[in-house]
Order: sequence, then structure tokens, then C-alpha cells
Amino acid sequence: ESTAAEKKRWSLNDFDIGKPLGRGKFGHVYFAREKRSKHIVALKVLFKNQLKQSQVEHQLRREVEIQSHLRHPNILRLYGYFYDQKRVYLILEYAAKGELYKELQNCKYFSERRAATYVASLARALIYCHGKHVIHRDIKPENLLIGSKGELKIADFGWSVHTFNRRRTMCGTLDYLPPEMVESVEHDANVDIWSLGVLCYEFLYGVPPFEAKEHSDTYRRIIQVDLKFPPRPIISSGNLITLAQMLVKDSSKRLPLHKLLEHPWIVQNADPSGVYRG
Ligand SMILES: COCCOc1ccc2cc1OCC(=O)N(C)CCCNCc1c[nH]c3ncnc(c13)N2
Repeated sequence: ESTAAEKKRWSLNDFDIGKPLGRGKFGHVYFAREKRSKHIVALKVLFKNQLKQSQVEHQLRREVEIQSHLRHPNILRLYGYFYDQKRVYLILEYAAKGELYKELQNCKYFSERRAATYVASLARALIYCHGKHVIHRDIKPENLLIGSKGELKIADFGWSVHTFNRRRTMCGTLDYLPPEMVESVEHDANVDIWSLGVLCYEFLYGVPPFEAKEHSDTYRRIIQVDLKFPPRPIISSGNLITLAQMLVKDSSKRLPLHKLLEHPWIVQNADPSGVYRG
């Protein structure tokens, strides 16, 4: 069901452009307001020539197609898009509290309550996506935003695919990739469970579990599931068990997302509203 916003042909002069919200690989994101409705949005501007050079136009088309049909409180809405001679513009929901990774950098690592609250809301968003045969494949702090009430929003579905056409292309950091993607063998929705485990680890320890100086070392640590838990005070053992059940090499043996939501560590620590109130 597409809304009026999806049908309308938008153009740049429908918007008052505000401050830049940050720079991504292919362009900038701006704070913007739609003039008629006064609705606040984020406008992501991508340069066509850069998209062409990197041959990602098809990936962007798929991203727009996928994200515009997803409706979930923890998935950043894509209201529509338009383009002109040189640029493509994505009209996105505005996340008032910005990028999660900056928050993680500021406080080094999150409390168990905060980590579990975020992991639970991500699990619910991924269950929703998997129910629509969409796997994200790129769950990492840089792709997570925080809404005005502190709720988590997954943005940047650049690497998501419909499960029938599983592409095995590689990208960016290896840290979050599960063994089957690093070995570029067949993969399924369980890749997102692995990445969620990596993310949970990074929320709690401040670094991803298989981080290493060289790509080749990260690669080997992932393949061998070389998982170490540095001594960190106030981490309940329940968490370590949860993590160990998500970071399993055999994708069919990973803790399913709906089981994760019933896991004692999540139940005891995650705020049921999905919002971390501090
Ligand atoms: C192909 O692209 C697909 C869509 O990708 C994005 C959609 C929205 C985004 C960011 C997206 O990709 C990552 C990216 O461009 N950066 C890391 C730089 C800007 C960081 N945003 C900061 C930000 C603050 N409040 C926000 N409210 C909504 N969206 C935001 C932001 N950013």
C-alpha cells in the first residue's frame, strides 16, 4: 500500500534544505523540511557519476525498492526519491539523535541493559525483514541511527537482498561478515543473526569480536570463530552464552531470532518498549 508521498513526483524545490547531517560514501545527508506539510525529513543526496563509477546503480535501485516497502518502528522509513541531471535524492525519515556509532564511541561500551534493548529491537526488525524474505547482510554500528525517543533505526539497506537472488559480492569491513559470506558460499537469513551477535559483542566490549590489524587475520579469526571474552566487570554470564549461541559457524545452528527474544539475558535486560531510557 503506497501512500500519497510515494506517488507524488518530488523535486528539490519542494524542500527547504537545512544543516548537513553527515557524509556517506556516495554523498551527503541533509536535514530538510517539506515546504507544504512542514514535515521534517533527511535528504540523502547521491552523485550519479559516483554511482556509475562504482557500478552500484542496480544496488541503489534494489535498496530503494526494498526500503520503500518496509514499515517497522526500527527501520528508517524511505518516503520516496527523485533525481535531476547529476544527483539522486532519497527522502528519508529523520532520526533526531543521529548515529549510533558516535554514541558507542562516546561511552566506549554500553551497559547490558542498553545493549540488550538495542539487540532486542534489532532482532524484531530482522524478524520482520526475514518475514518479507529480505536479509540485511550489513548490520553494523555505522548503519544504525537513533530516533528522537531513543529508539534504534536501521538505515542504509545497501547490501540487503531478497533471498531468492543471493549475491556473493564483498564490501567494506569484514568484521561483521559471517564465515559463509567470508568464504563466499551460499548464505541465508541466518547471516543477520551472526552480524547481530557481532554487534552485541561490540556494544558490550567496544570492539568487534574478530578485530585484527590485517584483513587476513580478521578473515582467519572469523573462519575459526576465534571468540575471546576480555574480562569486563558487570557482564553477566547469561550474555556470554547468548553471544556464543549466535556466533556459531554452522548457520543452521545459530540461535534463531525469535528464541533470542525469549533468552534470559534479553528478557532480564532489554526494556520491553525497545527504548533505552538511560
Ligand atoms: C544509499 O543510501 C541509503 C540510505 O543511507 C542512509 C540514510 C540515512 C542516513 C545515512 C545513510 O547512509 C549512511 C550515510 O550516508 N552516512 C554514514 C553519512 C550520514 C550519516 N547520517 C546521519 C543522520 C543523522 N540523522 C539522520 N536521520 C536520517 N538519516 C540519517 C541521519 N542518515
